[in-house]
Amino acid sequence: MYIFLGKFADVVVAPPFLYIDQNCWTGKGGAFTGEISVEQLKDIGCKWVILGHSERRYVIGENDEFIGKKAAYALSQKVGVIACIGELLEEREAGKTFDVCFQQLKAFADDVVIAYEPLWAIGTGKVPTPEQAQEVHAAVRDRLSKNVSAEVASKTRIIYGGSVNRGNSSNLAKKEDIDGFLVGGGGASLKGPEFATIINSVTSKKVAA
Ligand SMILES: O=C(CO)COP(=O)(O)O
Repeated sequence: MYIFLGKFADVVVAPPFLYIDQNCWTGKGGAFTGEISVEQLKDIGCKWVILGHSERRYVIGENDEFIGKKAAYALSQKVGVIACIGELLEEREAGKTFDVCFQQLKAFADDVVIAYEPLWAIGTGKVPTPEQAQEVHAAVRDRLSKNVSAEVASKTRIIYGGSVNRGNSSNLAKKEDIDGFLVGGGGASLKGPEFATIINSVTSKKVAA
């Protein structure tokens, strides 16, 4: 199960495939055995889809073009898109974090929620410092401002994902450009009190703002 928390404490539950998929096909339904169309997601009341997750990119082999088609179609059908971007450890170490994230960002339109998920932090217990995460979030927002508009940049929710837990969510949430979290099903999203603490770290930020 994955759960995303938005700036205004929208809570989106994205359970595994059998219960509601977090993925969708690139266009209107058709003969694509094993895939789930946006129409089918809507049919069961699904309002969001997670696209571009690193597991889809690196395990299944989806590329930016394919992910971009999915995102465009989902948005055209009024299904919200949580668009994942993030670098590999070796890309970070080579100083390519921004390049990778900006490249992945190109696949998405301007009305998505962006989830920055460095691959080295997903399910590993390793978390960027709040400053490291903020640096990428701020760069992504700046990129949106330059390439789309200042208005879009300020209204886009940029959430962080990768080993978020009750111990680190509050310091991450305090950073200006971290608007919420994508919390994995390996741990924190399945533990009620821990999950509530993570939600509260986002809502307290809003109250304090
Ligand atoms: O994106 C995520 C899972 O796919 C984040 O997972 P974790 O919170 O378990 O690191």
